Amino acid sequence: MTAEHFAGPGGPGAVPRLQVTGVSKTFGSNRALHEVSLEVAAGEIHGLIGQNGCGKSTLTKILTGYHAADPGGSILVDGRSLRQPVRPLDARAHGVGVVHQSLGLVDDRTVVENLRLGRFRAHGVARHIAWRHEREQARAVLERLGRPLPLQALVGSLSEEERATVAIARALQDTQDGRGVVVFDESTRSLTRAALEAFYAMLDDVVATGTSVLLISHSLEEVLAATDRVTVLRDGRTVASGLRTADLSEADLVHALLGRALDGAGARKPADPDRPVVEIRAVAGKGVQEAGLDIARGEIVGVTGLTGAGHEELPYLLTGVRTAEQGTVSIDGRAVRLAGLDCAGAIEAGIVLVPEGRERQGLALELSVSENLVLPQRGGPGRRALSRLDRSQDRELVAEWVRTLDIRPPRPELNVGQLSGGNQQKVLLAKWLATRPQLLVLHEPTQAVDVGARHAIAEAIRAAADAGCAVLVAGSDENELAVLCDRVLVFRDGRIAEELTDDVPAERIVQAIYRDAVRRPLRRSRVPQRTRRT
Ligand SMILES: Nc1ncnc2c1ncn2[C@@H]1O[C@H](COP(=O)(O)OP(=O)(O)OP(=O)(O)O)[C@@H](O)[C@H]1O
Repeated sequence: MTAEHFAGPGGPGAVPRLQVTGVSKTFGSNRALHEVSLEVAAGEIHGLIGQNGCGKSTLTKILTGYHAADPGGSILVDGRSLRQPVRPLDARAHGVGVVHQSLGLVDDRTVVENLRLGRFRAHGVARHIAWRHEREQARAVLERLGRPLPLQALVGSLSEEERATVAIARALQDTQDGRGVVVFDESTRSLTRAALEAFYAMLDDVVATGTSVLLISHSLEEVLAATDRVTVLRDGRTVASGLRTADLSEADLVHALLGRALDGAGARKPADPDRPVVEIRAVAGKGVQEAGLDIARGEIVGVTGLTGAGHEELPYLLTGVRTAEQGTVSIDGRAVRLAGLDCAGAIEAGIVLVPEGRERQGLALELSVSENLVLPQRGGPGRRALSRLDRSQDRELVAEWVRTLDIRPPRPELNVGQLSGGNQQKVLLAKWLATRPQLLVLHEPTQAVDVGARHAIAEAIRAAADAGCAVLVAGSDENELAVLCDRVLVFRDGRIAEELTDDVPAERIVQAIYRDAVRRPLRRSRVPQRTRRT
């Protein structure tokens, strides 16, 4: 596909808020960006999409001065050239603000501290922080966004919507009314559906100040609902620029992103109810009361519910990450008591967890892809020396998983920290699938991965089930559950309240989750051309 271009909402002749032209970036022998171009017009929310590892975060990091671009190329903000390599203070002075993945907030700090971190002004010989000044600045930016907040409240105590407000206001400080651009790098990943609605309303408010928005996202539903135009990167190149989202369907975006349509899921062997089951009994602990269920070998069971219903806690109680008050998991008749179980005990029993939040809970970022993949089998530092046969088996195993999950770049010697977010998620999944567990427990397994990789991950989970593993998937994405699961259990108030069997289409899952509540659309109306306050 050749790069396509459409005139932006700013109208012909209007100076774009952000104009990136011919920017490249090379890491060692890996060319992450090839002469990328991107134009964000005045008065718009612009989407940026692409497969895992296509260079979205690298571009953001070049804009903020974290990475230096290769020589050549230019970046203009409101028509003013941003000197390269970009210096962080210069990026701010030009009006480039960034909201990082999962909002990037420090929970045990106050609103004013989170807003002003990295900007504090110190005075006097003792270099005291001028708190009055900091509070004034914080108050001013919240007012600009039209959403005052208690400045001394701890961010961890705020509602999701308020936390999003802090993150957006922090980035907005780097822009002035009528200028600049705020980049959201997969910022909405941890927000619930209810908080998303408020989040999009805030994006409208940002654009109403005259500052534009660049929204990086893997959720095509979000891109269609929230953006005016979209630019698509593939393998580090711009393959479509400034497409009007009103003219596009999800299938169009998939095609632009992958360069092909998605294949349908292949048929799966039905689970064999006569084969021994995994029996989960009377599990109780944080957020869960007396949960019990059976999973046949080869079966994939989903657990879901509204936020706080208990389904998100179950994976951690079953795998020794969180201490359960009571409960057992029996595999082939051998019972494991959950009270007092730790992670090592769970792994020994064949129960493994692919957690949400890979950085904190799942991967050693400073170790290579190979080391991470073989860690559960071989142990960490201090393990016995490996024979030549062991090493060759490890190489085969690593090559197989890199291929199966299309881990990019396919270079097992790279540190996991050098991979893009979505590719890290694939390594995490592969690491535990490679142990050939008896019970595989997953929490939001396709979080942060692109639509193509989601497909590869679903296939790998199905293959594990077909090989005889019992699978439990906890998640909130009804489409993911509908594609993956044979059965779905819906939690309410810490208990399993409903079971959906046979065919479980996404609509049935949504109806069951929201039985007593109202599910609002992701966004009620899109206002393509916004009124500016200036
Ligand atoms: N610090 C680094 N050192 C070496 N290579 C890197 C580094 N950071 C990124 N890369 C490589 O650059 C390429 C682009 O990565 P980037 O994180 O920008 O992708 P992305 O589009 O943001 O992906 P995702 O959607 O998975 O977050 C990848 O091949 C990645 O491995």
